[in-house]
Amino acid sequence: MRLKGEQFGAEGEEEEEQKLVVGYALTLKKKKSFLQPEFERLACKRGISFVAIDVNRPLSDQGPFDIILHKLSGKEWIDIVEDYGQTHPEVAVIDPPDAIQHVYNRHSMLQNVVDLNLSEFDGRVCVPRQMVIMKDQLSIPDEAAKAGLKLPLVAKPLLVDGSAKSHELFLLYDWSSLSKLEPPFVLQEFVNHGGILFKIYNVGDAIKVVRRYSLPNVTKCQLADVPGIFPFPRVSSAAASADDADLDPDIAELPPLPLLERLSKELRHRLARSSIVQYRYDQGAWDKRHLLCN
Ligand SMILES: Nc1ncnc2c1ncn2[C@@H]1O[C@H](COP(=O)(O)OP(=O)(O)OP(=O)(O)O)[C@@H](O)[C@H]1O
Ligand SMILES: O=P(O)(O)O[C@H]1[C@H](O)[C@H](O)[C@H](OP(=O)(O)O)[C@@H](OP(=O)(O)O)[C@@H]1O
Repeated sequence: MRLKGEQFGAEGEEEEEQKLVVGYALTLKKKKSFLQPEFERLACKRGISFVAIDVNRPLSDQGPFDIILHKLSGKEWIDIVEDYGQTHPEVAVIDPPDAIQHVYNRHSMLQNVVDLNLSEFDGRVCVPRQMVIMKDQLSIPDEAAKAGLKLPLVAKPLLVDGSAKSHELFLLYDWSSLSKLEPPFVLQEFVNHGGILFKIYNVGDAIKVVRRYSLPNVTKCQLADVPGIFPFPRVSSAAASADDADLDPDIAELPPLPLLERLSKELRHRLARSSIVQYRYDQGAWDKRHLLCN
């Protein structure tokens, strides 16, 4: 598709003819973190323009678009995007609503990894043991013990809707702290992993791996001495980059690329969308190459 009219971008830079128009529907916070001016300039040089979608007007009256890029929730918006996708099959919707339902829930989002069989690879890819707490049950410690969960535990909001609240995670050192949490949430075994996490971004065949600082290991005596519950939101965000850190090679060794390529391909196939998966080496595991996705 070609857009008529002026080419725009940095002064005097060669601009490719407009090739793609991306209509975006993002929260203000997401627009600020995603559509950085430098990124928009680079896209423009590549012939890609970003146009804000007015969610208060019919989507079909706007555009024309080649791509719809959105990260809004709510049934009304999802219905609008689904209808638009059906009436405009030539427009790519990122991501298709039915492909992102899995990742709105911290239990279902890992199910695709649990079902994977990558045993032919050197090492294994697993997920931490976890259980979903839907209401304030006094029997949680017994239920958790049956599920093989031991303290310390990580408590995470069950639903992931992009809100700050959905990133409010807690580290639990004792069972009595459970009463301070508001169901529904996921209780996940805390896995020592040397305080370094690998974040793998995958779009199509492209894979990018970054290292991030993470929670430090919890020792047995800490577990005995430290009571209570500790919040730790966004501990491994972009600001916690460990890419240039001088790290113990054992901890910083990147997961084998063939494994990441196969995992990303499998997840892309199952989720029908791009993926961000976080791994870390499980230092308590039988084998250093035991990767955990969380
Ligand atoms: N089971 C676990 N064992 C040890 N550390 C964990 C576990 N689960 C999460 N963490 C730590 O908590 C951090 C955040 O976990 P998670 O990615 O589940 O939450 P999040 O809010 O979605 O994070 P983000 O938005 O950065 O992806 C991880 O980067 C890791 O440092
Ligand atoms: O480590 P990054 O910056 O990639 O972490 C992302 C995170 O993976 C999610 O994409 C967050 O989006 P939401 O789930 O919608 O909150 C990003 O949050 P944002 O507020 O920065 O858009 C994290 O940056």
